[in-house]
Amino acid sequence: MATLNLGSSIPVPSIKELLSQPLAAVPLRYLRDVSGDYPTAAASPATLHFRNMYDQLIGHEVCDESLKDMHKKSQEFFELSSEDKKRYAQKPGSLEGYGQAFVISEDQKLEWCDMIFLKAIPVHTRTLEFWPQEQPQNFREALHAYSHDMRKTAVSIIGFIAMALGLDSKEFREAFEGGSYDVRMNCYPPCPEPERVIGITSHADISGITLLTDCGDIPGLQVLKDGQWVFVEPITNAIVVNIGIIMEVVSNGVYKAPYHRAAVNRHKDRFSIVTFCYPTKEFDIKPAKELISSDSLALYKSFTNEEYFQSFYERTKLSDDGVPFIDTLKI
Ligand SMILES: O=C(O)CCC(=O)C(=O)O
Ligand SMILES: [Fe+2]
Repeated sequence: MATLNLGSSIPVPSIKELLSQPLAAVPLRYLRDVSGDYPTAAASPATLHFRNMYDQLIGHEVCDESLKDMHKKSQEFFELSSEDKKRYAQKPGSLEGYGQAFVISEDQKLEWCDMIFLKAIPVHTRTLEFWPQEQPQNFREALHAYSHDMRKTAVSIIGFIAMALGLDSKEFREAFEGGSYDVRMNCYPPCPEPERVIGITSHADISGITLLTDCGDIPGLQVLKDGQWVFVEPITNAIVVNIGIIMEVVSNGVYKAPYHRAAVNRHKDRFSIVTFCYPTKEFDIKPAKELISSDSLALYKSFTNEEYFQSFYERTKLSDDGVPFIDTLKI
């Protein structure tokens, strides 16, 4: 796939930096009407069909130690000094590294979240200059192991999803076995006015599926269910499985990519680790042919892998029309 020009994410202060000074009030750039934080058209309660797309997986094959190790390393990273973290700051033209995603204008509202985003699999796509080294000790080893654990989990879930849809499970497993895995570690520091800011604004993931682990027991993740934001209560060592837009398209809408967001709290840091799981670049993003017939027409357009991502990034850079990305994929 050709390299996409993602433009630059404009550097903004980290939340931890903001909080290192006494904060008289939350700066205006973070304040918003959180109750109105819905995507427009697609999320009207009438058109939402929540089908348990945000399930928590327990009894998975990933050992608790591996999860705990990565949680610890991620937390230690955010606890480094600003100077140390900035060694891994995002650079123009890349979304990888430490910072905030998709800050494209000086007046854009900001999220109450510090994050580091890293491509982890395939191994040759890693940009090691953004991978913390020395401190936290063994961060790279932990992320290597964690991302492979997430791939194993994703492949097995995708196999079950394909089976449930009556599709070729082997083909799907192979597509995700050879696919890409991007990891985003989030830190949501406490906020004096949590009800007036948002950790991550409402969105549906563009992945095939997303696997999220909470590094503690502090609720923050919310999913839109019947027009209401509902907290997904963390369960120790569970993996939250979220359907992404790719699987919504491939399943021709049988599975829906749910809108979700992250709320913040007044008292404690919350940490989460999110793995976005994608199929191989050869995998087209289109309703599976087995699901299409004269009685069941395709509801989504067909894209090559490259067209799909191009269209997402173009919209992110250029468009502020409030139309959710998924709606632009529908026929
Ligand atoms: O941290 C969370 O609870 C949500 C994160 C998320 O949705 C994302 O990074 O895409
Ligand atoms: Fe997400």
